Amino acid sequence: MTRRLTPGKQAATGTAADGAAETASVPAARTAAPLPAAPPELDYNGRKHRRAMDDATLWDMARRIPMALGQTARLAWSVDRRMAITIVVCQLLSGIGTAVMLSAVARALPQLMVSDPREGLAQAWPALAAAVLAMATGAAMWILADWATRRLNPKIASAADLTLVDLHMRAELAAYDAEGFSDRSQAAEIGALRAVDLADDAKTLTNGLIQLASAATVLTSLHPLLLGVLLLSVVPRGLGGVIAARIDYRVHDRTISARNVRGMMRWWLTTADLADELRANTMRGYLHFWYRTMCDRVEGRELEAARPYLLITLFAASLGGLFTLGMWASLAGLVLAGAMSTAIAGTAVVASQTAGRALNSIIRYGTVMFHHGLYLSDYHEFIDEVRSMTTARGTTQAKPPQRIRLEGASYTYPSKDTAAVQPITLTLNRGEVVAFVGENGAGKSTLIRMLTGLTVPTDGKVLWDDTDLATACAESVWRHVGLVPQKNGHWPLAARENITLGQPCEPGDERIWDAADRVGMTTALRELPDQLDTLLARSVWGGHELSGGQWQRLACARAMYREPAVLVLDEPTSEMDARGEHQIFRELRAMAPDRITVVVTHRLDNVRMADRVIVLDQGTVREQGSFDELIATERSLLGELYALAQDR
Ligand SMILES: Nc1ncnc2c1ncn2[C@@H]1O[C@H](COP(=O)(O)OP(=O)(O)OP(=O)(O)O)[C@@H](O)[C@H]1O
Repeated sequence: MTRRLTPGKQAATGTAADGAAETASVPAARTAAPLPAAPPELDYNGRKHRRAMDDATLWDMARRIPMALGQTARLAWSVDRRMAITIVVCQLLSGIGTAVMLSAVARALPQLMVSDPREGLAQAWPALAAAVLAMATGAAMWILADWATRRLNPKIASAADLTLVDLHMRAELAAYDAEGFSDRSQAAEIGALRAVDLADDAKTLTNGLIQLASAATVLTSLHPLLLGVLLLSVVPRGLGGVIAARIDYRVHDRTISARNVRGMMRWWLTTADLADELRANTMRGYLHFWYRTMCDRVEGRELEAARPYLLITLFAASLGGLFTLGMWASLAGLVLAGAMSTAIAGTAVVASQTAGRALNSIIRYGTVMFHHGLYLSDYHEFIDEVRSMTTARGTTQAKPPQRIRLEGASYTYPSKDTAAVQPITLTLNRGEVVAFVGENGAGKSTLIRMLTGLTVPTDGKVLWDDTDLATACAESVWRHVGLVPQKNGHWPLAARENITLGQPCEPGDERIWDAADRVGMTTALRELPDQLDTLLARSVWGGHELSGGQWQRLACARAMYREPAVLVLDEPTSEMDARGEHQIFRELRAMAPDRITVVVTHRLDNVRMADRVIVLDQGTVREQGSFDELIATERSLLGELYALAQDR
């Protein structure tokens, strides 16, 4: 099981760590003071191919290089065919350039080795000119391929990133609840980040392969034995590179959960949103300790891998060096035995130098591509997984409903055994304001998600008139919804966009000011430096910040601006002052005739304005009726909760 941190532990240990951090300027985790318990180990177990990785042979792993090259080629082809073709053509021409150059050198050397250098030069100059021309062509092709790669790389990176972000936004909400989702998402993100260098590394690797093939062809034509010896020097270094990459990936694999949770925590520790709470409640000490522990954990695992990494690289390099020595010895032996002329041996030296350089880049970039291949497979697996979980439910276009009906609808979260909402049968009618009431965890938000088609019931049906939401096009359903969720977005956009977000552009600002007026934000927005154009993002230069209640008013304005057929507000006024709250509920009543309005609130006085109150208890409808009826009913849950609210 993936273990999660328990907030209780943090709170309990906060004081000790605070002391440690406050009394010394050195980081808490490195003092001798008693330290709180370390955060639990997190295990990245959401991976499907982890076992496959562990069982993979070196051959399986080496196969990933062509796979990664194939994936890169497909990506490149999909973003810019012209540049992809340019790179391939340049690579081939550069390889041909090398072969021509080596053959020309092979032709020129025996001619140069005559006793009269003038005569030698006179004979060899056409071959030498061909060699120079071939080298220049190869270099020009390399530069052209480089230019094409620079154009391709950012496009590949953006395409990979866009795909990932878009799929997240289109995934069924249940996908987020799947075990290990955020770990897999993080691994895929690393894959997408690697896409920045993909084409460049693939180009260098293929160039190395083409150069090696050219050199090997020339070497074989000189003497077949030379090719065998050359290949022997390739194998150990290649294998060493693959094993070293595997070690690296294992470290990545073992630290991914710690890095993931550390990344999340980093946001919490550095965001201005939580800066007050963190300081005033003296949380810094423990949180510093926690963060330091996670850093140490990641660092420790990376350091553990350093020794085997060094050993394997040293071993492979020594073996490769020995074989290269063997090649020089074979050349010397062939010349001494009279089986090869000194001129041919000289050409072999030039060819082997070219092959050696090509080999180095193959090993270096083969390892890099192998690495990319591992991360890319994380990326592609995640993409496939989320693609199968996007909200593609059906093609029926939902219309603004006169009636929403739940027929035995229930919902069980993927990670839970018991249903958050038990089978419920219920009808909501247009023109009605319905309030959902109940204690924490009673299932109100879960029910709202089903009513609005955000989730499909795990059992039973939700019908908008005669349309079953399970088979309706989700976007067509949401077009008629206006939702103010418990946690709403403080979008780092202009004030105007914070109201119109999700709606098509319209000329003029009248409706925007109208929505602002409904929630009592006109004055506040008019006082902003650029009114509706003011950027609402404190962290950005020139940005402006709103108060908590003002953000909530803006979220209500956003939902009202949509003039939806189904208006749903989950604790819409929890941060508002009495005036704001009064205004919102008055507006809801005024807007009610044209829509189905659902309000969730713990402030029971607000419930009076509803036509019907539905009281939920442990996922079931415990009672429903008007506020006055339910309050008057003996031993009603609403009556009990209301009495508690009054008892101060
Ligand atoms: N994403 C989730 N994964 C698993 N369980 C969840 C998830 N969201 C909610 N639950 C569980 O479902 C139950 C109902 O939660 P829900 O959020 O619907 O309650 P609620 O009535 O809206 O509570 P509150 O008044 O606190 O907002 C709770 O037991 C909660 O722990």
